[in-house]
Amino acid sequence: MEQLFYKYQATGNDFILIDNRLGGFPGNDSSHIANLCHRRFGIGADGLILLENDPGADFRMVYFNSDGRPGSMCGNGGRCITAFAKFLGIVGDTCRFVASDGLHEARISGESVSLRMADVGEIRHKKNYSFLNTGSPHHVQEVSGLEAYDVDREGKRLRYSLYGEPGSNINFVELQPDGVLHVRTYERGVEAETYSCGTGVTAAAIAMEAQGKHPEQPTRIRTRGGDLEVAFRKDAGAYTDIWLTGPARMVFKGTLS
Ligand SMILES: N[C@@H](CCC[C@H](N)C(=O)O)C(=O)O
Repeated sequence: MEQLFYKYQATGNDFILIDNRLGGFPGNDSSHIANLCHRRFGIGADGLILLENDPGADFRMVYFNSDGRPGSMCGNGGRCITAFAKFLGIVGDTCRFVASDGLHEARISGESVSLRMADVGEIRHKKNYSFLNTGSPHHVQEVSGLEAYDVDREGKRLRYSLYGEPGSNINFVELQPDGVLHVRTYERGVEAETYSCGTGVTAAAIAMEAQGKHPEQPTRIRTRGGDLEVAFRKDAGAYTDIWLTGPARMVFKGTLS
């Protein structure tokens, strides 16, 4: 049977989406997934996402990084699958779905999708970086001259030297004079810089607020692939009601051979 696929992007973080409600997609075949995500031999994407049934929500999101292995939460992918679920007619302008880090709510307004992220409790602040989990693990480090910074080289070095095999995503941030937070991310599982990372910009906004460096709400973010916003509440040191907002759209569709 022919398998349809859809290509989506959210601020340049791009994904292959597959409606797997009837099952049949080989999610345990990591080399097949890696081949589909390959930018020369496949469709090309930062990750692959399966939309599946879930008894307690509108649907379930199953996320794989471009290396073919199961990933943790993907914020931009969560916004893409929300738009995909609407395209498939499963939901209207609001939905609830289950991902690897639990239940998420999302809202659609035109091409803009807002996704409620998991609450954040513990943040580890070190001398020149912070580490926190926004559904995926994130290292957040301020640098100057971010535009010209070698994100691939430094990201790869820190990912392995500080975090070993489980690894972490590595975000470099620089506050701009106009109050916008510029963020560039080296993504674990892609093992390269991506154009944008949703859980990463969420981590960056929270880590900067926690250090009193950027209390502006909502936080306006610039990534290589476009602009995002992160809004949250702070209750007794914990971050709740965290919303990530930005564009997400279908780019093309096709059939797997
Ligand atoms: N691009 C994603 C992050 C995906 C998860 C990550 N690569 C991992 O498994 O660590 C996002 O938008 O959050």
